[in-house]
Amino acid sequence: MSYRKELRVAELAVQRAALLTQRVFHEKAKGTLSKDDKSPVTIGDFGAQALIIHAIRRSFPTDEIVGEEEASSLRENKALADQIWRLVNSTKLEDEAAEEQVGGPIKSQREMLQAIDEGQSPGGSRGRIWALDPIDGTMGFLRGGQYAVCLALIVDGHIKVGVLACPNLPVDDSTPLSADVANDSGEGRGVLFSAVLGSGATSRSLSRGALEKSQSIHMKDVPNITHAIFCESVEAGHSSHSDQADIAKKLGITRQSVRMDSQAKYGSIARGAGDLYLRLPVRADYEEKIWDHAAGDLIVREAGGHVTDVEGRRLDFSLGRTLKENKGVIAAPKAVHEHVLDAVRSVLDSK
Ligand SMILES: Nc1ncnc2c1ncn2[C@@H]1O[C@H](COP(=O)(O)O)[C@@H](OP(=O)(O)O)[C@H]1O
Ligand SMILES: [Mg+2]
Ligand SMILES: [Mg+2]
Ligand SMILES: [Mg+2]
Repeated sequence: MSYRKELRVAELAVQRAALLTQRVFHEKAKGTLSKDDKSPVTIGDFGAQALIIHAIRRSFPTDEIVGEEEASSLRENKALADQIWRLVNSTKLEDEAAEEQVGGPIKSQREMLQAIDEGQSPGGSRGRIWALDPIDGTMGFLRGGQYAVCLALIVDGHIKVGVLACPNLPVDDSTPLSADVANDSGEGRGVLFSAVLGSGATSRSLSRGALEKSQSIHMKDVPNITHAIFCESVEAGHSSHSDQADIAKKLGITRQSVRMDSQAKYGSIARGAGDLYLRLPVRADYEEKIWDHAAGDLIVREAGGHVTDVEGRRLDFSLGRTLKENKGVIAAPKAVHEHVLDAVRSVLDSK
């Protein structure tokens, strides 16, 4: 199957949602709430989830959706719901045909809240399931750092399509990886990464209008691992900086890691701006969420990479809303992955 229509709808839906998040990114007040697990959610997360689910529903009404957010807190907070509605109602793609392909406008605030709540699928190993992270790296989004709008289609437990918008990454694939983020104008920034299983991975500029022509992306060869550039989360609570530093040392890597939020890490290594992505668990009981990895996993694999957990197992997206059988993430070019994994094992065994 080519998944041509799925890819098109996903790219346009993510592009439109990214336009909404960019507007919020430049506002001081981002309407932040604290969820039950104490993590933040903003009007940008809610608005982007509404727009993307609306687009999926229009084209693929019987598909299931595993989305990170839900609307219960908004039903008790009219002011915030009004604010999100104003954003959603005024975010459109410039290209009329494209706007039509993502279902046109949402009709009412009620419909918007319903859309947000349609991301409650339990996931699983059967049928067509979209994994949606409307803003990945919300902490980065709030800090003025990297973030990503992420969407993937999983069919019978396997990822077929992955799309990532990274509004604050440089457009140019060859820009050296750095922890620097958006300059004030945002000029030269904004990338849309895509992949379809078996068809490779691409990047293009994240435009406002019709989608630009994309180019193929590939992971870089790493002839000498000691020169590898590795990236990791900014948040120390999301992955173990100290284990990651030990692994880098074991590999003979002397360069400082590049810390960035969100699946921008997967996109960055897929296009060869960086080489490795290490995500060592901090807490043994944390289950990674499928929406935090689905799009990035496929994009890296289609660009010539291998993605596993710390024990070398492929990430298993067929078990529900979380990666319950995996611990952590190790993403690297195929040729060096086993070598990196040996270093991971040796550091974890010595603890
Ligand atoms: N203890 C933990 N371990 C690993 N990931 C965690 C975590 N707590 C939260 N996260 C996830 O880390 C994601 C951000 O990843 P990163 O650190 O690479 O930027 C968050 O996504 P959201 O920002 O979409 O909530 C959240 O789902
Ligand atoms: Mg979150
Ligand atoms: Mg996330
Ligand atoms: Mg999120």
